[in-house]
Amino acid sequence: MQPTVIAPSILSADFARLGEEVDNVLAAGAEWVHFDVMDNHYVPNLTIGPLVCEALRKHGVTAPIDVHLMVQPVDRIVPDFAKAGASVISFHPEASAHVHRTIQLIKSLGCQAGLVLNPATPVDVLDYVLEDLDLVLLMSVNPGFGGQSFIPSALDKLKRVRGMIDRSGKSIRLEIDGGVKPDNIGEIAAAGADTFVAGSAIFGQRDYADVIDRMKGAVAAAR
Ligand SMILES: O=C(CO)[C@@H](O)[C@H](O)COP(=O)(O)O
Ligand SMILES: [Fe+2]
Repeated sequence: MQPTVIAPSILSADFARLGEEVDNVLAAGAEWVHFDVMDNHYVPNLTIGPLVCEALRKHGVTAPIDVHLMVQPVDRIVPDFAKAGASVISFHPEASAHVHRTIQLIKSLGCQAGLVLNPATPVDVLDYVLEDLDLVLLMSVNPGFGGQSFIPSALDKLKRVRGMIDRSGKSIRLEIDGGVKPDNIGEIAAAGADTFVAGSAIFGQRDYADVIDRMKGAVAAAR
């Protein structure tokens, strides 16, 4: 299993002070920045694009930026995010006409590639592409909004995908996104996740270091 990564979702940050918010969560111990891109087409919400990613890099953010694309079509926007400084680019298979091609496109631009499975998306979609991926992202809420409740069936899915990754023998991260909090992150880690997105649980607290410490403590205890 890969070392633990906490990736605060900036969807729940104060956008009027975005650079400062990102600096603060990184100083508080977060390893990555989770960057939710919504297009009001694939999901019923509209957020941020490559310009904001580029602005964070210009602001001085050097941590990995984990771009979660909830857009359809996918391929057209991938080069813009690679140019803007994305580190990992993940997309939903339902939003790409050619999943294998999109993975190769992301990698050809020097980024790591991730595939995102919605709560009702079967794991079989990984069968022929798992070994090409750097990351599998399991959604534990339906995509489109922060602050939703964790869907419990994600735990069984994590265990299944953990088994698939371990059998592949490859260094592939297993990320979970949606409703992750200090009080459920332990069982999520025990089910096999190594990379944890949390938006409202972190940005909803005043003391980012305290909540990130409690999350890391619960993950370490569960591992
Ligand atoms: O991709 C998404 C939602 O579509 C997420 O990254 C959320 O932003 C996570 O927010 P919380 O559930 O942790 O509040
Ligand atoms: Fe996300």
